[in-house]
Amino acid sequence: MAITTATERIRTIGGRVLRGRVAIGGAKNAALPAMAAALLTEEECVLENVPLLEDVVVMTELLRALGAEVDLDTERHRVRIRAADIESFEPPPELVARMRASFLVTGPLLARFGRARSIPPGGCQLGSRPVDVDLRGFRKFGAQVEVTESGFELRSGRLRGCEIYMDYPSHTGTENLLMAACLAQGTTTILNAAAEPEIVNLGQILQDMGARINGLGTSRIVVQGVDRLRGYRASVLPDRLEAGTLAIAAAITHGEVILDHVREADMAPLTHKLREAGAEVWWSESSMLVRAPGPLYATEIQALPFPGFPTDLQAAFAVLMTQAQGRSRIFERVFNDRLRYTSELQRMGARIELIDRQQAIIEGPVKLQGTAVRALDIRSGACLVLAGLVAEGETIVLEAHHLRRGYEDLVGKLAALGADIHYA
Ligand SMILES: CC(=O)N[C@H]1[C@@H](OP(=O)(O)OP(=O)(O)OC[C@H]2O[C@@H](n3ccc(=O)[nH]c3=O)[C@H](O)[C@@H]2O)O[C@H](CO)[C@@H](O)[C@@H]1O
Ligand SMILES: C=C(OP(=O)(O)O)C(=O)O
Repeated sequence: MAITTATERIRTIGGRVLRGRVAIGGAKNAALPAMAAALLTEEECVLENVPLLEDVVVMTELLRALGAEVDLDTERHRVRIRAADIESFEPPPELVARMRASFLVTGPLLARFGRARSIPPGGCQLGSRPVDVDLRGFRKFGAQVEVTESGFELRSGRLRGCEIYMDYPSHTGTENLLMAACLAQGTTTILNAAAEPEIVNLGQILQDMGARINGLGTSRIVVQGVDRLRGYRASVLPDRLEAGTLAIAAAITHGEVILDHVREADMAPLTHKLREAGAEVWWSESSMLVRAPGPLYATEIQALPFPGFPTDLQAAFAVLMTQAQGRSRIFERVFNDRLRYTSELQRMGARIELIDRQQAIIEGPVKLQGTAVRALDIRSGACLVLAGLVAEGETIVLEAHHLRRGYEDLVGKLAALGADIHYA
């Protein structure tokens, strides 16, 4: 698997009803921190259920550039990492610029080797995305943090356990500080921590490595530092965002789809909103059935940290709102510029009024019209693909390479459920 740079397009002819069964893969946002955590030990770490995504390839190359041995087995969806001999403490800027999770190597490097250097991380352009929470936390641990022209220079002796109050429950910030705390001397308490399932997954992997952590999944995480960590053998949790995208696809096409390998608790925010909008959701162990035989109704979503509605499904849910009867409302409370995709939906005929950069009103139902639209990032790309499923005629999603960062074969999975969709 190589990193793609070519501009790709996805073509869809709308109007097909999705039916069938699909297996959900491992979560990108859980696989990436788990890979970074391998830097905390010289022992081998083995991660299963790894999704084959561009971001996973980027993390593979980034860890190799630091000196780790990394074997990504694409047949088995498995990665083996051994970070015995680290040669560099500076991940290559061109890789750091590609995704937010690249910054997750700084916490482990600082905790184990006492040094790290990085440019600010890249990722989807969703408004302001600082790493202040991480830097303030590193300083609390006793590290020297120098902000240079190109980025950040971090140095420390052994980190000292401390109490950290996070001004915002940053997702990757919590992960970075949690990993660092595992090797700090003494007790660290992280207050106002984020509680996303991917963070809990990381915490459980760290526990498997010998870390002593309490309070995972709550806003108060307490870590008793240890002198060393061992390797792990773990599995990536199912991707609630892939599952959510396909669940919304089933609802808007008035189809009936079973999603296998999904965790009910992780899907609760979406399940509530789908039901409120008139879709049916049934659970049987780790399978989720979604069907929408009748009309869809207007609803409101507020994107918030977990267990709030996931911001990464906000754009996909907007497509459902275009198909729902009445006036729906979106309030994006996590990022300050994550509604830019609405202008692409408007080009397809969606009736959307932007109140400001974080609020939109959507009137439905509207028959969307296929046309050429542009993916701006991973989730806006998925949103436009979904819009194409219900649009009249042909939709071409330009710059569809963004989707490969976060979805393993979304096009193939939708086609297997009956969509008329292919790469062009
Ligand atoms: C790789 C990964 O896991 N990415 C996810 C992660 O991004 P990410 O970790 O970037 O999300 P954060 O929780 O850090 O950011 C959310 C909000 O917090 C603010 N903030 C963040 C850090 C900081 O120091 N100060 C501050 O104010 C940001 O400006 C933003 O408005 O969580 C997001 C929210 O669930 C998801 O959309 C991303 O898919
Ligand atoms: C925002 C995302 O990724 P990143 O944090 O890398 O930009 C995402 O997965 O939707």
